[in-house]
Amino acid sequence: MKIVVGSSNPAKIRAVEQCMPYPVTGVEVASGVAAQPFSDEETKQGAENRAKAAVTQGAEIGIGLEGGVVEMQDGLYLCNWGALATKEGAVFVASGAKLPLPKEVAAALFNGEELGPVMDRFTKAQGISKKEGAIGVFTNGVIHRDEMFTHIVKMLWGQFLYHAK
Ligand SMILES: O=P(O)(O)OP(=O)(O)OP(=O)(O)OC[C@H]1O[C@@H](n2cnc3c(O)ncnc32)[C@H](O)[C@@H]1O
Ligand SMILES: [Mg+2]
Repeated sequence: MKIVVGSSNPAKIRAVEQCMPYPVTGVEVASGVAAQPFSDEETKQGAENRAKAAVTQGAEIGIGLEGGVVEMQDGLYLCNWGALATKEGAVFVASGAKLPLPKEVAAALFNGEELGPVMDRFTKAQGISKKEGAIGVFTNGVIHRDEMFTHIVKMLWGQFLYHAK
């Protein structure tokens, strides 16, 4: 079984490698949504689009993982979605962790900036989105972006297995 992840982001590819008992490759595909999704709906759509594009790359299973933000009454939250598409056309979805973003970070996003570069500026580091992620920074390293995505991948894989019975 060949599995393709619709991204070249190492944090996403690592998450899938850690959960799937098959070879995993990453291919950059279009998410079909804004670079910075701004709702659960848009973030989920991005994950589905990535999964469907990934499965066309000669794979049995395509996985799409998408990070976004969602506005709640008390501020802006990080949100995460994943999708698994089979070459037969089935699609499974699952959502992951949410966590409030500091006011300064939220303000930059409302100004049209993307979270990745904002996090790099906020932490004076580089490539945060490919490493621990915003979730790693704001949990003091207790949970990193790849581990957070593993929960989503497990929910996708588990649903696939349940429906394959
Ligand atoms: O190459 P791709 O797969 O697009 O990976 P990405 O890091 O851009 O990830 P997303 O498109 O899923 O995320 C949308 C934006 O939010 C950023 N982002 C999402 N979650 C993040 C996190 O935990 N830490 C830092 N940036 C994050 C990300 O860098 C993008 O700017
Ligand atoms: Mg992106």
